[in-house]
Amino acid sequence: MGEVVIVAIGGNSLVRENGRDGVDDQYEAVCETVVHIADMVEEGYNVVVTHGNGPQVGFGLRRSEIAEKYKDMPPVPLVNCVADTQGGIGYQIQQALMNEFAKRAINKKVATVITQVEVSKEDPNFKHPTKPIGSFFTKEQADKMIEEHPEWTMIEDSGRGYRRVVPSPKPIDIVEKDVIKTLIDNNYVVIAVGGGGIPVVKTEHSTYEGIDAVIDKDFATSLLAEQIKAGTLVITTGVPKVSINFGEPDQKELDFISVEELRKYKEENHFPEGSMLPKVEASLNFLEASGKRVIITNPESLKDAVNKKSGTHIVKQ
Ligand SMILES: Nc1ncnc2c1ncn2[C@@H]1O[C@H](COP(=O)(O)OP(=O)(O)O)[C@@H](O)[C@H]1O
Ligand SMILES: NC(=O)OP(=O)(O)O
Repeated sequence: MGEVVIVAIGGNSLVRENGRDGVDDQYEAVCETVVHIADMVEEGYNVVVTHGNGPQVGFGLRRSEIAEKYKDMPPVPLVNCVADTQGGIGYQIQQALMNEFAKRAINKKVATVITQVEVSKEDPNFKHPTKPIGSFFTKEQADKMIEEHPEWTMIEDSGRGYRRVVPSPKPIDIVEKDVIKTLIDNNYVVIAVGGGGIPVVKTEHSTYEGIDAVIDKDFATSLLAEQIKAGTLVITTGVPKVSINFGEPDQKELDFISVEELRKYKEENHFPEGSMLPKVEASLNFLEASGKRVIITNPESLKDAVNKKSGTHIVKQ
């Protein structure tokens, strides 16, 4: 069996029109992304797919809030909005991959696993929201939104505009890890931990219950990679490479870098919270645990990146 490679698809990379995209537009973006995943499968990699949901879970929560405002419908809790995005995006990736495999006569089955991810109720991140969700707003729009919704917290997101943020506890355990491993061992391309996984806490009776939050999919993906012993973690996002001095005149893209160098750049604050920082921290966690290499790139560079011709590669010395 080929090397197990986990590929994380960024939620923003599936949205182009800042909240104006329809379901069909997202499916189109999914179809473009799966072409590159199928290329990797054709090359013999044993691929596991995870995905984000930052924009989508924000759209879902907003729909629920607007419906509630007009007293039409009871609200959908955030944890259920996460579950909805996991099913909705998972369905699109699953169908697009199956169709792409059929077109190329690739002998692989596909399954999406509804994945719960355990977090701690005591996680300090519940008191300090950092996970950007939903649309991007201008400063004027953001000020107006805060006036209308004083309970919201909004932040500036990497020079792209203002976004609402929600709590993002750190993942402790992937509840369905054994099911995921069994499917991988049985020739399935598995789609798992969608949207970072559905956040759950363990009760004193050892049962699980959902909790309102959005787990960062990069942290959940790196934990899954560790738990199923994947060698390579690939994080796809909106840029082909990670940069230092991002957005500045002296911006510099990184090609091959060591764990030590990446840690140094992180300490020098080159990576903003809520966008590039979680990817960098998730990469460091994975490499410091069991991982061999991490690649950060955009979906269209996937095939070149795994063949070391593109992307940012973080390697152990
Ligand atoms: N140092 C950096 N290097 C590259 N991109 C950066 C950096 N800092 C911020 N970014 C921005 O962060 C984005 C990735 O974060 P985000 O869009 O939130 O992730 P996701 O693709 O998982 O949804 C990139 O597309 C880029 O616009
Ligand atoms: N849940 C999550 O991390 O989503 P994004 O990758 O879309 O930010």
